[in-house]
Amino acid sequence: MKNIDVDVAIIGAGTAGLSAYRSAVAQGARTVLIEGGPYGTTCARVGCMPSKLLIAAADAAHMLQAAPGFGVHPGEVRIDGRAVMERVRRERDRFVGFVVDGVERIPEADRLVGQARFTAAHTLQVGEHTTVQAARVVIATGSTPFRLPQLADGGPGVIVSDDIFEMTDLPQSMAVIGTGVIGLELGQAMSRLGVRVSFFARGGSLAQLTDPDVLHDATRVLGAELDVRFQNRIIGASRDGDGVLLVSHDAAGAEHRERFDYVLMAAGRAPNVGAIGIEHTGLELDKQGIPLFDRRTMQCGASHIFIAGDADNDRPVLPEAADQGCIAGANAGRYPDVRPGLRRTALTIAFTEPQIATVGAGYRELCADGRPKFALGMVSFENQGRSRVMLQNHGMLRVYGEYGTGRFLGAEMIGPRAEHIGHLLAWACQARMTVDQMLDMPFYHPVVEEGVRTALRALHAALAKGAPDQAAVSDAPGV
Ligand SMILES: Cc1cc2nc3c(=O)[nH]c(=O)nc-3n(C[C@H](O)[C@H](O)[C@H](O)COP(=O)(O)OP(=O)(O)OC[C@H]3O[C@@H](n4cnc5c(N)ncnc54)[C@H](O)[C@@H]3O)c2cc1C
Ligand SMILES: NC(=O)c1ccc[n+]([C@@H]2O[C@H](COP(=O)([O-])OP(=O)(O)OC[C@H]3O[C@@H](n4cnc5c(N)ncnc54)[C@H](O)[C@@H]3O)[C@@H](O)[C@H]2O)c1
Repeated sequence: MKNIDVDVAIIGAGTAGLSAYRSAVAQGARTVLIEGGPYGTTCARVGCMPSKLLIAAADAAHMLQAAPGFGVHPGEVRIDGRAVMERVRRERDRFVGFVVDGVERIPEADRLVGQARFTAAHTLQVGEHTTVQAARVVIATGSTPFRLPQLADGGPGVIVSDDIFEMTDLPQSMAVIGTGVIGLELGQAMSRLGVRVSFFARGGSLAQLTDPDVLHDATRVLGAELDVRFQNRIIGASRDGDGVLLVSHDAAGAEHRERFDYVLMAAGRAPNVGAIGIEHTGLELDKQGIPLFDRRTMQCGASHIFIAGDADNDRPVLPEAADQGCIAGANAGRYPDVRPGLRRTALTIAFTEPQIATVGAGYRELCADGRPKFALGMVSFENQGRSRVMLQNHGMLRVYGEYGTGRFLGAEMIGPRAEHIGHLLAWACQARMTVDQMLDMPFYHPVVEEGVRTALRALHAALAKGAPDQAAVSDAPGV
């Protein structure tokens, strides 16, 4: 058994861990980065990048299918599933290659391979080969998909998102369990590529939406294209040849038995904190077993342990993993001089079509007990000029503002260009702009952003009334 002594040990070489490593080293700390799985990060190997590659292929297919709406007839659309998946894997491997090159530039003495677990608050056991004595530790272990116990007997056709990107061809059919971001992004892409896809939702939620009006519109818009079954219960699964026989109960309690080539479990992800010997750290844990931590410093209690990325379950998206890793690594490096780092305005984007975005404080958060009432403005994209020009006139945006100060608080939307509108609104939110200040900004013509202006004008009017009117505000189309 090898023994090493370091200032900082980082568990996990994903986005958060790599960012923490760079920040700890910049503080002059002798740092070791421990990885138990393949290098390359979840984002590049099985997350953001391969999923967007699949979606890009689906977008191409959809554009051809939508072309006749403009009077353009591209002829028969043929989707070569092998070629689609080959490009997804080839480009994915390229992205992973860049990450692995970066890891290989880290001095070998700073890298350890093996599963790490705490055996004491300052001691980590790595595999069966090394003991690390660490003055400080950063937990950056990521997350793993939930596996539904009801599907345990379904055989190899029951898969998680990681498995999609190893497929060499498109399947004929797929059931998607869960209508969160992963289920919707991957399921819609498969559907647009000609796969028969059915979504099974246990409740009525879609992606990250909490605003009931936007959720209602999203249900209508996505429901018009996709087979989404809400209020369903998954009862069990069994192997059926190469596929899976899925048993479910619908909203009325009736039993359904259907065969699919694959059943994709997209029912959420759990932070990887269960098998790292967290009980030996003495840290106070929440109900999910995640250490309590300060989200400005990423410090767990007043301890020498820091946490970052999906492992802490606070905004499990890539930009947050990078930011949190940076804060955790810098603080671990200069401990006990622990400082608050930059936490940005919350922003999420689901790359469905139409896209779904949330910015700043969401509707549910603003409705929480004890919060002051807020004003609302909205726009529907159904008649919004540029959206209609592009045949992308679906969805709606709701924006929220603070009475008294007139400050812009946040937004939720499904609609065209949501990835860009989300950024625009998030920047305004982080700059603490008022709705008046936002309306003073330039808006070109004809652009989807004119729809944003319509919603902001409605919000401005609601704020001017000064009354706690929470009803949706309708407004004229932004032509
Ligand atoms: C299908 C999919 C699509 C996504 N799309 C997007 C998107 O479009 N945009 C976006 O912002 N986010 C997206 N995400 C989320 C994003 O990928 C994650 O938030 C981000 O990758 C988390 O980074 P991380 O460093 O916390 O975890 P990871 O990159 O998973 O790193 C954790 C590392 O820790 C290692 N590890 C775990 N336990 C141990 C141990 N005991 N010892 C040693 N090593 C260990 C793991 O092997 C892993 O390498 C997506 C996720 C998925 C699954
Ligand atoms: N574009 C992006 O930024 C992006 C893309 C993919 C993933 N992600 C990240 O990955 C995280 C995980 O994504 P996810 O979609 O797995 O989780 P999620 O929490 O977004 O959604 C899980 C869904 O599964 C449903 N569900 C849970 N248990 C169920 C059951 N027993 N039966 C049926 N449905 C059930 C939930 O109601 C919910 O709709 C997201 O929170 C997000 O942060 C981000």
